[in-house]
Amino acid sequence: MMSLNDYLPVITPDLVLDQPVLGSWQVQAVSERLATSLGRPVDQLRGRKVAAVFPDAVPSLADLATEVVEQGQDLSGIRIQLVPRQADVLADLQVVGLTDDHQGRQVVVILRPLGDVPEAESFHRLVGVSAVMREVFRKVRLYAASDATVIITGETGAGKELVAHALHLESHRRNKPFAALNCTAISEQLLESELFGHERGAFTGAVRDHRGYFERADGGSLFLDELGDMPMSTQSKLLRVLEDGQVVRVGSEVPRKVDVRVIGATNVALEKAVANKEFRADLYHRLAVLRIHLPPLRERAEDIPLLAERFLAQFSHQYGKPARRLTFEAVRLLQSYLWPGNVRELRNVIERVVVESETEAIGARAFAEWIRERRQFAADLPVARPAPSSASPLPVALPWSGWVDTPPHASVVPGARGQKKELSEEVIRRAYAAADGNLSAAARRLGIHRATLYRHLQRLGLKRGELYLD
Ligand SMILES: Nc1ncnc2c1ncn2[C@@H]1O[C@H](COP(=O)(O)OP(=O)(O)OP(=O)(O)O)[C@@H](O)[C@H]1O
Repeated sequence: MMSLNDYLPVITPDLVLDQPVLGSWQVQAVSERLATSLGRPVDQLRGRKVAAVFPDAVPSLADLATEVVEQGQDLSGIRIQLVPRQADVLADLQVVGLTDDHQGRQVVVILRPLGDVPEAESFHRLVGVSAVMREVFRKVRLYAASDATVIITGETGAGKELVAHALHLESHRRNKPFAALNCTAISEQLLESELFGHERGAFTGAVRDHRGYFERADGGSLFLDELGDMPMSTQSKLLRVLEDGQVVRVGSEVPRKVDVRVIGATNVALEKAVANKEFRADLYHRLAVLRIHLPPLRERAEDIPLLAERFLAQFSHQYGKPARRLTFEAVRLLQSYLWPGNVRELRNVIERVVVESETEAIGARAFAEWIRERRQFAADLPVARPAPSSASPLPVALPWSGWVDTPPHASVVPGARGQKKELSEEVIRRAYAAADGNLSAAARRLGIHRATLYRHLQRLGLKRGELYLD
């Protein structure tokens, strides 16, 4: 049997603030957690004016609540000091709607510690807090100790080159060169001369001796991108270099010793290429000693807020603009999009909105346009699920899910009050998979209570054991 607690919201907001018509903001509800940290019983705080409870808050909580209501836009990640001499915290404020008498306004506040930056936030230049990215970081550390070749798989723009670079920086080769060569879109002859070098006169146009990437990366690491596109004959030569540790420049017969760790990347399944006889099986076995798979961005929505923050800061700085921030809804929209171009696409869209932005807060609308354009551009691209500002709130992982889960009111976005979510089977399956089969965690990801998730399962005729995606 379920206990009463099972029916309570997944997490209570720290504060619910009320503003009666023409009145000042008051504390309608406060979490135990906040009351304890203030050293005051909940009863002493409830019903009191915000300005009296937090007289020294900087910026003023009442001002922030007014701003949220007047702008009609949520605020997220506002750095605030609630009590003098206490550490700053980050506040997310959301408009809930009208007070019970339908006259005043209500806002919820969720607080999270500033130091709540998960350990694995940044690894060299890689940002990621999701379990899958932590696993990538773990493998990079593990594999960095060896000299064996590594294959990094993942869709375009997922960050394969950054991972390769991180591998290099973690290894004993870090003070030696890191060279990167894309094996696509250059002719076989050029590719071979880039890889192995050539001697003067080796072919028309070879007017001087040329050191290839293997020689240039000597002592360091060589990253070969789009390995699957390498012509078969070049593959044979690459295999020989890997086996002998020697390169022979095109047009020469003199072998030169090289000490290079090769890191390959592919966005096509090499196994398939081997089966189709487009990739040499012996090279495949030689290369794929160690493998790191980078999942697409849509499978790690928890990383999106951090990545977005990183790119916002970077481009605001680059374009000499004051710091920009995303509204809560914008972040949710970004988390709902399927990102066919992965992190690269996210980076590009953030650059564009920073350039176009005239206000400090960037809202969901700025991104909606991008997503619409992409759909027009390629009809078969994955499309965004409906934006949170539209009728149905987004059933996707919420930002900052590492610490604060969705508040019970998160589904109550302006204009959507009282509307019920009808989660699709796919969304539920995704959440279940992302939560590693833990139903409570899946419910939290979806921003609903576990009991509600059970209801959805019943509605869809799904059993727990059938939830994993094929
Ligand atoms: N986890 C991450 N943290 C920060 N930036 C990232 C991350 N992943 C990717 N990027 C950025 O996204 C862009 C694309 O990354 P990268 O070039 O490494 O992808 P890729 O998988 O090698 O792409 P391709 O297959 O098209 O060569 C780069 O600007 C990179 O800095």
